[in-house]
Amino acid sequence: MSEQAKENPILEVESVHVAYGRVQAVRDVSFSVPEGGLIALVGANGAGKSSVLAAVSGLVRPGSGRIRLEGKDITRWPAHKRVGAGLVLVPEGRQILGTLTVAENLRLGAHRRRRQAAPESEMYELFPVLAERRALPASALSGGEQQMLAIARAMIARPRVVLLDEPSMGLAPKMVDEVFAVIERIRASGVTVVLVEQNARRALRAADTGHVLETGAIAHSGPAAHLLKDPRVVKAYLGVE
Ligand SMILES: Nc1ncnc2c1ncn2[C@@H]1O[C@H](COP(=O)(O)OP(=O)(O)OP(=O)(O)O)[C@@H](O)[C@H]1O
Repeated sequence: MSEQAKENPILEVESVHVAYGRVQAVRDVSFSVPEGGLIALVGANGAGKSSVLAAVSGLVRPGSGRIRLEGKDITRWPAHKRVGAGLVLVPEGRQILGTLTVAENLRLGAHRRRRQAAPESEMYELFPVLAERRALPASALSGGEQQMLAIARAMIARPRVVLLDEPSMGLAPKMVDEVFAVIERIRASGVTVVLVEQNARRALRAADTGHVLETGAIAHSGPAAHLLKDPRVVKAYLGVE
């Protein structure tokens, strides 16, 4: 990573708090992501990982704190404006439209950022499994294929930053490998990635930097390679292989 990238983070999250009524889901979370970086947010169920992504993507309004994209304060921007600026979420549970075909789902993704959108054919090169199935209803795809479609639907918008919420959830080990291979390719193409995962070991292996969330707050942060060896992190989140 260049020195310049370190000095100019593409995304900054500063002292963000998120509450749902009385439930304080995110407490004073701060981190920054260098352009082209891949950071992992890991932690137990309910630790607040999805809520951080919801705040960053504009699906929930933080109670306090700031979110900046390329130095611009986007804390009060609506979600669609963030998509327009190149900040795209792939939500947990995929949320593809089952009755629409694979191609139609992709077109929906392109529509969200029409001027910058990639041609569909580019997505079929990146995700060959979708090319073969382009005319099928999305509901006919396997779980792993649906996850690929959800990622492709985000990528067709040519995002600058992609937020991935639990992309490997519920997938067979072979599909988990494929999803992580796709994440590596996205990263190699220069797109910045924020990866939320239950599969902490796998996510930290893919990431440069990791943040471990515990009951809404960051408990450990650092280079992913260090976290993978940190006895506190190993004991609580990684276990024996
Ligand atoms: N819409 C909501 N309304 C009320 N409470 C919520 C809502 N969404 C999340 N929470 C609560 O906020 C806390 C953090 O949840 P969040 O989904 O962000 O955690 P997570 O780390 O992503 O967990 P998971 O992996 O289970 O999604 C939890 O206590 C959860 O029950």
